[in-house]
Amino acid sequence: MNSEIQRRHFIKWIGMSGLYMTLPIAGCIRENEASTEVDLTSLRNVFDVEKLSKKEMGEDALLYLNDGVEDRLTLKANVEAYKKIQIRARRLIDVRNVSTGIELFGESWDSPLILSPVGYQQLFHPHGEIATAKAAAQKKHLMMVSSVANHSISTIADKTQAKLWFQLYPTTDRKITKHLLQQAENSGCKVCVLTIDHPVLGNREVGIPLLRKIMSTRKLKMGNFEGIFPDGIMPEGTSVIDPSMTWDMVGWLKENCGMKIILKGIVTKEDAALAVEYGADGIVVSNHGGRQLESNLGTIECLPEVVDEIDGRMPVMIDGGIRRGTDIFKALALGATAVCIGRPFCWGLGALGQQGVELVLDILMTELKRDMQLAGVTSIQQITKDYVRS
Ligand SMILES: Cc1cc2nc3c(=O)[nH]c(=O)nc-3n(C[C@H](O)[C@H](O)[C@H](O)COP(=O)(O)O)c2cc1C
Ligand SMILES: CCCCC(=O)C(=O)O
Repeated sequence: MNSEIQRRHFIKWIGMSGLYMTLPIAGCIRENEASTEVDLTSLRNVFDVEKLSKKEMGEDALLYLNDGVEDRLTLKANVEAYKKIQIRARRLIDVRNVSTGIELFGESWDSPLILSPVGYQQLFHPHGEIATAKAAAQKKHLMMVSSVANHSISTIADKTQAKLWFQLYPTTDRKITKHLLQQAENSGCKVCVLTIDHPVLGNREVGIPLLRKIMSTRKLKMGNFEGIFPDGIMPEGTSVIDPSMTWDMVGWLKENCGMKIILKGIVTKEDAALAVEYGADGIVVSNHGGRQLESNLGTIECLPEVVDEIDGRMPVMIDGGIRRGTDIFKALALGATAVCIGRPFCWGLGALGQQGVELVLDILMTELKRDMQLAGVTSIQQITKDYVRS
């Protein structure tokens, strides 16, 4: 790998004094979209891409990306739980033609694989969310744009053909929240994904001291806030983390925007029932990739009780720990309508920019399609719980 490129990586993080949140900010310089020295055929799976990202990305960016809380129990559980589930394959089925298409809110998608919202993507590559969105558009995947993206959703919508959903951290000031919602709707976004596992910041023992150390060294813009504050920085006393938020927020969102509302972060049947009661339109079973509460079950272990409770009344998606086509298969078998990935596409972004994100999406979709053929199914709808044993 080009050590010059590596040497010239530098990452700056910034926290805003007076805020509950901390903002990692990019100052990462790299001239090339992709290193010409990389033989793409040597990148056989997402773990190979992860290894490459470790060479290409700055240390601080890697710490932020791969961080979990405390003893990493939730982080590990997300990945390990998939290994406890086995696939029950059927034989002698014509699997020459396989469709990976799904329907979500009346729209058809070529793939059940979605890009989870990930903040501050310029930390991983100078083109940040633009590179990710171009890759998502090229490979026809839906992308969820984080509230704390370095590029605003309107810029991403203008510069790319990607289909976007907007992830909302509501902020403690509802005037700002309304602005964020309007911006997303004006950008053609039809779905708002409210993150509900983040009432306070998780105990990221590695990441937070690092953030504090580099705090207030430099200010760099947060795309979605540029429309409200010229420098993209929220005033002191305002935070994207709102510990006072309750279930009433779903109704408030419905009154204040025309988007469908998905709740990201549900891990129990009790909350699945409340999601229905309060009028949500969908759920993402998620524990924030093991970055919030420690000692959670793996998300795939939470999925069945949520799916049972919802009983087909709304789409149930899942993220956390998906690293293989078989993981996608297992999640679909256990009732997920679609699945989302966070870190894997960021490894691609950090390793090779847009090309790396496309590569990760290709790898996972190729694996999924082959796994479907080997298991004897030709459509996503055929993947039911009869195809797994846990
Ligand atoms: C670096 C990083 C930043 C993230 N930023 C956000 C965010 O801004 N909003 C959000 O709802 N979730 C965020 N998440 C959580 C992801 O959306 C997703 O739930 C998680 O990454 C899934 O787990 P996986 O990384 O194992 O695929 C972030 C995750 C990572 C790794
Ligand atoms: C204040 C939120 C930061 C982005 C995020 O959600 C994460 O790092 O996990």
